[in-house]
Amino acid sequence: MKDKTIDNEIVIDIKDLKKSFDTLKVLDGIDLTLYRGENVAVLGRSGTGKSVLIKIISGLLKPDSGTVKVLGQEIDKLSLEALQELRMKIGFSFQNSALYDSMSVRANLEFPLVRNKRDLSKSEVNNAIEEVLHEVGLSQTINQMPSELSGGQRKRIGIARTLILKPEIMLYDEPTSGLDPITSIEINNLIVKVQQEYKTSSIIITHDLTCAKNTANKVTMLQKGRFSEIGTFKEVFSSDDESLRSFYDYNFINDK
Ligand SMILES: Nc1ncnc2c1ncn2[C@@H]1O[C@H](COP(=O)(O)OP(=O)(O)OP(=O)(O)O)[C@@H](O)[C@H]1O
Repeated sequence: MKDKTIDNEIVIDIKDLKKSFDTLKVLDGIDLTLYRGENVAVLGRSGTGKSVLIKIISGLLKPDSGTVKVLGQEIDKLSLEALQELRMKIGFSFQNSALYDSMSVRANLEFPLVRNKRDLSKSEVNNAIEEVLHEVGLSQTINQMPSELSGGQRKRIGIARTLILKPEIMLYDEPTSGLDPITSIEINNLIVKVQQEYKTSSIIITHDLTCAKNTANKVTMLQKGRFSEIGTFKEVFSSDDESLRSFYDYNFINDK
């Protein structure tokens, strides 16, 4: 999460984004600018619309109004083909890791590569698998099945499977949910390592303040369809805003 990795090229640009489901206003005027090399954490309580935001950024849901540009392209104006091409540049880390349980770790990593980059030789595929496994510190698991891995290891393999396509943007949906504090720290460290070594820009959706504090250059909180101020962890949580304060206090962080 070093600021010196950030440059001034905008990779995600969201302006006045609104999205409702029937009478439920979920996003009610969201603005966000994500720069290349930057990590932004979006905090928020359950049901505030964090997943809806990720789905709109990745083109799975259409906004009602506003603009969402990803790598310079307005996402809801793209043809299916162009959207698929753009999605190749975005890595998703899902809450449940989304590994194929019937495939070994090697096969899980090979699958996206072979499907998306058909011209790679066998040795290039093997090298790519070994490289990402090494990056996530799990080289020894190559022949194991997902069911033999811990929750934290599954999460890391999920991240490795995304990294193998060398994404420019990473979208992390609750990267530490369901993990113990020590394993959560390992995942937070991996998110920062990915940012530094792969020069990714990331949006990290979380309700874990420690995760936001340790992985993100900037944080914001989604509440009632809008973002609070976007700033450093310290700036945002020094605010007098009552709901920010209570979210902070509830998370029992004492070393602001
Ligand atoms: N496709 C949909 N149709 C109707 N309502 C939806 C749809 N998707 C999300 N919602 C509603 O939008 C609101 C926000 O949902 P969302 O999944 O984005 O919350 P979240 O902040 O990600 O919550 P959590 O932290 O629990 O995952 C919820 O009230 C949800 O029921």
